[in-house]
Amino acid sequence: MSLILTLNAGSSSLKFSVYQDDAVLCTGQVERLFGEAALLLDENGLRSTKPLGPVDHAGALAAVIEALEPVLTGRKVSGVGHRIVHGGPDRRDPAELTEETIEELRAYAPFAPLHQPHNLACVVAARRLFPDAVQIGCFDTAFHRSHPWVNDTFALPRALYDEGVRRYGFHGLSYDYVTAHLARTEPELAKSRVVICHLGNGASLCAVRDGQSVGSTMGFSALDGMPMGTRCGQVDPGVLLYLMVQKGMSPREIEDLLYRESGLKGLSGISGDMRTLLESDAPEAAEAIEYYVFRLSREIGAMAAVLGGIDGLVFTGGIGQNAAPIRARACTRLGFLGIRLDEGANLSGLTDIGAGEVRVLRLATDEESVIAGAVRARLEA
Ligand SMILES: Nc1ncnc2c1ncn2[C@@H]1O[C@H](COP(=O)(O)OP(=O)(O)O)[C@@H](O)[C@H]1O
Ligand SMILES: CC(=O)OP(=O)(O)O
Ligand SMILES: [Mg+2]
Repeated sequence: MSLILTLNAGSSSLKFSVYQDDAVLCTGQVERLFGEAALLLDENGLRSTKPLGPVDHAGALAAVIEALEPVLTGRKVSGVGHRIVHGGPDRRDPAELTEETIEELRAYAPFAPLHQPHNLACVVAARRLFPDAVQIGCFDTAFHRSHPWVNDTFALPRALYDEGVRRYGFHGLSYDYVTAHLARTEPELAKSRVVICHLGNGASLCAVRDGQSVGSTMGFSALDGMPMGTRCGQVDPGVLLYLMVQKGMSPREIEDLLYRESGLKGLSGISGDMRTLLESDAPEAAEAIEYYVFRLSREIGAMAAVLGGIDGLVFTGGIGQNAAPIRARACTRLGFLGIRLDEGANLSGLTDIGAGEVRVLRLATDEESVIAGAVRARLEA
């Protein structure tokens, strides 16, 4: 009996699944990395939670491998699929992760420091643990390679574009899943103008027409666009000059500030975790949430403009799927676009939560199924 394992290292989580053919044998994640991390495991419908303390990605990977031991022992793992956040300017398809490819992908680590090193650490560990399995990388950036040039470039001298300073866009595996899901379940909507909001610890929005990405809020790095758990989102580049020149901050200090100390964490001074902020009575938590929903409605408007209108709005990712008040507050400003929520449906956690002209959907993303599909295709080729 041969199996496929998927590993998806996000900025606050390590998600995994084990498949036998098309069936999920077990799935789960280590969530709240660096904080009160816990291993959540779902095996044959039986759910368990194991507190781990403040582990990092390496600690999470060790815990996942240990938890999977009883599932994998005595069975052959034929393929391991990995989420790789940055694939560079040309990758449109999944790729086999050879020694050479891994080295090439390391060059993108500076543009996704919260992800790429951890994605590649998973690859190195999996190659060691499952030396006979094929290792396949699936790239967050691949879905966006259909961007038109205007969404791909910045207004900088052209030579920088030519050397790769572009808006790559991320969360592509999630957008891939959502668009394929819509094509199956809502074929008319799938052909029209849809804005997908992937709101996890990282967050981005994607403008999709007929299943293709035509715009996204994330950019050259996984910093641009929406404010995130600990990342700033869009800022005036003049702020970076100020930090460097006036305040004498080093590149490393600025990287730390923008990636690890900003966003919801920086604004609230409490946490980058949306659940914690929604539970907090502190005015700073409320202000951080106010900024988040303000920027969310602004970015939905921007993506609707990219599409020349909007027929569907999809919320997904840990926050998009689970935080009803965030969805509700972002939508209150968007009545002018025909977006209105059915408050009861939104609160009850239904899928179809719109009450206006624009369809509004709440979906659980499934990046793992996209990764497993790519591994299966490679094994059957
Ligand atoms: N029930 C919930 N209500 C509000 N926010 C939630 C809920 N469940 C998860 N979240 C938030 O989702 C975010 C994590 O999203 P996720 O997509 O799992 O992260 P990652 O970007 O690491 O993949 C965290 O901010 C977390 O607080
Ligand atoms: C690209 C990105 O920010 O991913 P995640 O939301 O999983 O951290
Ligand atoms: Mg994620």
